[in-house]
Amino acid sequence: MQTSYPRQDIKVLLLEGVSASAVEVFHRAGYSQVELHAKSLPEDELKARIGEAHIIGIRSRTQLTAEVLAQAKRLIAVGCFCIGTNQVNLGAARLAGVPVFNAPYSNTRSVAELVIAEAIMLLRGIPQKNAQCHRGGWAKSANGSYETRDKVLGIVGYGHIGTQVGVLAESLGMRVIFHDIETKLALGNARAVSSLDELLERSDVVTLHVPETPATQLMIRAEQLAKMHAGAMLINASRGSVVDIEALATALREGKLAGAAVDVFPLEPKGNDDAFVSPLVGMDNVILTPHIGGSTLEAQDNIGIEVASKLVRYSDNGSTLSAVNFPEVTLPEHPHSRRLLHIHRNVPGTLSRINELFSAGNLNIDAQFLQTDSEVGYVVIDVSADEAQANALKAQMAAIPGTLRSRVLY
Ligand SMILES: NC(=O)c1ccc[n+]([C@@H]2O[C@H](COP(=O)([O-])OP(=O)(O)OC[C@H]3O[C@@H](n4cnc5c(N)ncnc54)[C@H](O)[C@@H]3O)[C@@H](O)[C@H]2O)c1
Ligand SMILES: O=C(O)[C@H](O)COP(=O)(O)O
Repeated sequence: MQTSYPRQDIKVLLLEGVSASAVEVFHRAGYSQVELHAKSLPEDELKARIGEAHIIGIRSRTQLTAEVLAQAKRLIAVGCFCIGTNQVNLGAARLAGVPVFNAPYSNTRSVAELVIAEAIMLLRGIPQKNAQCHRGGWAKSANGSYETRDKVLGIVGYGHIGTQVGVLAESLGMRVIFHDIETKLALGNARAVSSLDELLERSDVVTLHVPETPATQLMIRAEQLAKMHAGAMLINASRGSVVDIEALATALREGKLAGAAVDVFPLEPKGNDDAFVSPLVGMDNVILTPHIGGSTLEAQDNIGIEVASKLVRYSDNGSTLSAVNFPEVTLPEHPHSRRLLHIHRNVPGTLSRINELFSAGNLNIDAQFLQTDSEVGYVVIDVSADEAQANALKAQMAAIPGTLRSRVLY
């Protein structure tokens, strides 16, 4: 379908080393202006560059705050080429009429595999033994080394990643317990516990798989670490904001915890050339990884395809299916119609105002789909009209009070 705004004029800006598979998807769909950056951009540059972009693709590092989004005058959509979307002010994007898409499952398995590997390494005391050998030491001993079999793995956040971790852990013979704010179907022999405290008290290894939300902010502090039993271990591959890192360093230094594996940090370097600073640096019993839980070639390749395809579908036909901040609308194409999009504040009467414009122009609506959430309404309308009529309608719709965006797609 020929789009009203030519695809070759749409500027796609991809940051943070988004996979080349995404570029391929855009190119194949006719989007030739795709710019790929290996790093996130400093805020000033980001504000300048987002002003030119129609589509922006980021990973977990780039902060799309309300101030940054306010510069994004041409932006039609955001792609988070990862699971987490906490780095985007989703409300501000919604009120700017900009849907945000992500890849909710494509790196799940990669994170789960890393966590299982870390649980095995921590239970065997490998981080310390590895560090000693590197220094020319030799500490052959079974002290502090355990099998995973029969150990209790406590999973906080039993969602996509948490459940995968649980399934893999059970295949090793671990006993799995979990805590979640939602009622969840327990897979295999996993058991829900009644509270976070109970989970902390009972687990040999605690692994965190919650999103960043106000409720998960510093969810694990000194008080929670004190509830874990002596010699237990903590794995955090969720978000750096979930754990009080100073309290964790203290618990490790004092021997309360036997080890930890940490992939995410309150402050992460912007790119690979920047220095990494953390109170955990230099601790032999800690596995430190640079936020690579989801960084496998398989995951990045799949994420590139998944998110780029969602962005192309939205840009080409207006489908917001699986957007994380927007009413979900998808309509089959009606080949002989023109398609108009209207995004508005959800105030009563907007749809009837739109429909009045169509009846006043004596134009037949071939299909129409409206979805609303508490703040925003999104309607896709297929109409039998010529190009001039469609453009006139778009201008009239744009004048309706509360309009956030209106477009003629084709
Ligand atoms: N290290 C990495 O590279 C990496 C990769 C992927 C995802 N992540 C992080 O992992 C998080 C989890 O991913 P997922 O795909 O499993 O998400 P998910 O949404 O499928 O699961 C999250 C679970 O946490 C639960 N939860 C939310 N708030 C909670 C609370 N206060 N207490 C207990 N449970 C709570 C939810 O109900 C849900 O079941 C992501 O949000 C992302 O931040 C990190
Ligand atoms: O949210 C995610 O998927 C992870 O934190 C991975 O983020 P990344 O793409 O920046 O590695």
